[in-house]
Parts: sequence; C-alpha cells; structure tokens
Amino acid sequence: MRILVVGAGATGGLFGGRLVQAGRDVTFLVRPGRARVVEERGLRITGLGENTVLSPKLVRAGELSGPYDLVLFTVKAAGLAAAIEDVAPAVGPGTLILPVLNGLHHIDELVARFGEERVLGGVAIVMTTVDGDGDIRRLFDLQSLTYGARAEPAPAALAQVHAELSGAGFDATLSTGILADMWGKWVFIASLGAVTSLMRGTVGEVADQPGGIEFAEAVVAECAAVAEAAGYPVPAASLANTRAAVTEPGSPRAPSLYRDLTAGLEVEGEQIFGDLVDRAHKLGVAVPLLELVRLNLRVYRSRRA
Ligand SMILES: NC(=O)C1=CN([C@@H]2O[C@H](COP(=O)(O)OP(=O)(O)OC[C@H]3O[C@@H](n4cnc5c(N)ncnc54)[C@H](OP(=O)(O)O)[C@@H]3O)[C@@H](O)[C@H]2O)C=CC1
Ligand SMILES: CC(C)(CO)C(=O)C(=O)O
Repeated sequence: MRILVVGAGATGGLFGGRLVQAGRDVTFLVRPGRARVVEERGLRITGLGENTVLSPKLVRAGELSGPYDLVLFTVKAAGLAAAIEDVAPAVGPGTLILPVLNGLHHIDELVARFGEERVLGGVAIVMTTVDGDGDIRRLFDLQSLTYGARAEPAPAALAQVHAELSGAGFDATLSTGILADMWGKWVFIASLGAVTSLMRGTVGEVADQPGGIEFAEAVVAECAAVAEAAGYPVPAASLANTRAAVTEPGSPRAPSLYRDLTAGLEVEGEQIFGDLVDRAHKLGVAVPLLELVRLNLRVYRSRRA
C-alpha cells in the first residue's frame, strides 16, 4: 500500500516516521523549507530517551506521480486549503484520506474536494512538537491513532488500511464510531485549550488558583453540552477523564495550541473554538466561556496579522 503523509511536522513526522520504521511504503509531501531540514538532518524523532534518525522518501508539490492508497493529512488548519490543492494529483478513485486535525471543520473541506466516500475520520492522541533544530520531539508517552468510516458502508479498503497501520509502533484502532470519537477528542482539546489559552497557564497553574478548578469544570460542561446537543454525548467515563485532566493541581499539561500561542505562532482558534461556538448557537446551547476564548484568540490573531 502506498502511503502519502502530508506534512512532516509534529504529528506527521511521528506517525509517518513510525510507519517508515515498520517498513511501510511511505512518502512525505513536504514544502521546500521542511524538505531542506529533513534532507540535511534526517527525520529525527527525539524525547523520552529516543533518538531515531530516518531518511524517508520526500516529494514536493508538483512532483506527485499517480494515486496513493492512503493519504494521511497532518497539516494544521491554516495550511489545509493549500495542502488540499497540492495533494489532489495523488488522490485517485481508490484513495482513502485520513486526517488527524483537531475539531471537525476539516472534514467538510476534504469532502467538498475529494468526495464523501474517500474521507475517513481520525483522532490522533500524541504530544509532540517540532523543536528548534527541526526534530520531532515527544513530550509525553502517548502514540495512538484511531480512524474509521464516518458512514456506512465502510470503504472496502479500510480493512487493508487498518492492517497497514497496525503493528507500526503506535496504537492503531479501527473505530466503528469515529464521529463520536472525534467529538470526544474535540471536547477534550477544546476544554484543555480553553482553560490554558484563556488563562495563559498550564492546567496546574490554573487549578492552583482559587476558582481555577471551578472555571475549568464550567468550561468542560459547556463543551460537553454542545457535543450532547449535536447528538454525540461524551460517555461518562471519558468526560470524567477530561474533567480530571483539566483540573489537576500542579499539572504541567498544555495542548499544542497553548504551545503555539505562547510561542507567538498561528493558532487554530476558529477551528477548535469558533466552530464549536457556531454549532452551539445553532443548537441553542449557551457557551459564554467559549465565546470569551474565541474573542480572546481573535484579538491575539489580529495583533499577529
Ligand atoms: N502536536 C500535537 O501534539 C498534536 C496535534 N494535533 C493536531 O494535528 C494537526 C497537525 O498539527 P501538528 O502536526 O502539530 O502541526 P505541525 O505544524 O507541527 O506540522 C504540520 C506540518 O504540515 C506541513 N505543511 C503545511 N502545509 C503543507 C503543504 N501544503 N504541503 C506539505 N506540508 C505542509 C508544515 O510544513 P512547513 O514546515 O513547511 O510549515 C508542517 O511541517 C493540528 O490540527 C493539531 O491540532 C493533534 C494531536 C496532537
Ligand atoms: C491534547 C493533545 C496532546 C492530545 O493528543 C492534542 O491533541 C494537542 O496537543 O493538540
């Protein structure tokens, strides 16, 4: 199976790198700057005692030949529209597309370009970043990828995709309820992102202040209410995990959105919070805290512009 990984950043570098290590036929679609770094240093995965150096196949936009069987989309939201056009020559009638972006906004864009039947749902649970040297640094011992068909019947090639992704050094799960999984992850990332980005602090820094835990719990309640109204209530155990993760005193936890924010980089504010607020309004759910986060990040983004 020919696999194209779009982007060799924090998520694409890790999952694509693991697939390369496992001997799968993987090519990374990269832009010139990233290509230079990977060609000079190799694709390096570091952190948690690891020092892996790989020399994967790279391809640039305009050099793609023939369709791939699986396209793993690992760009950030701001790069999605351009990446969709770059990757189009690699998508044929039998290609399946597996995006790992947070939220749900990207599904509509991918479906509009490539068709309903081609786009799977996906959830990545990792904590990785690209460091100053261009290496993929693992910050936490999490490596899991969950994917599945968003509607029945599932594409025939999905079983083969699952076989290719399995046994490659990360947890690979074929889900029969991927939309619910995506909503669950969205509630988690929006809760964690809202608490840390609005307060400009890690989970522990917020939880350690009077009122911090109550604030975080109120954020989780808003996010969960939207998911429930949308028809994807987060199971109680999963919600309890989310609540525990965002209220833990002393915890250094923070999402990639917070790392981007504190580094002065572009953030996925509209995709993670704005989209949730819009859906809440349509569903009649009150989300004053999420509206505040959206406004806060809009101000941040306007100052960057
Ligand atoms: N990092 C994490 O721990 C997690 C992130 N996520 C989500 O995954 C998604 C991806 O995030 P992440 O991997 O962190 O982002 P990164 O910015 O680290 O990586 C994205 C990569 O995509 C590349 N890219 C963008 N456009 C193109 C293009 N047209 N062609 C080729 N490459 C392109 C960028 O290349 P260039 O270097 O040229 O800019 C960059 O290397 C986000 O939605 C994020 O929220 C989900 C779970 C965990
Ligand atoms: C919260 C986390 C680490 C889970 O994978 C994530 O999705 C992110 O940082 O973007």
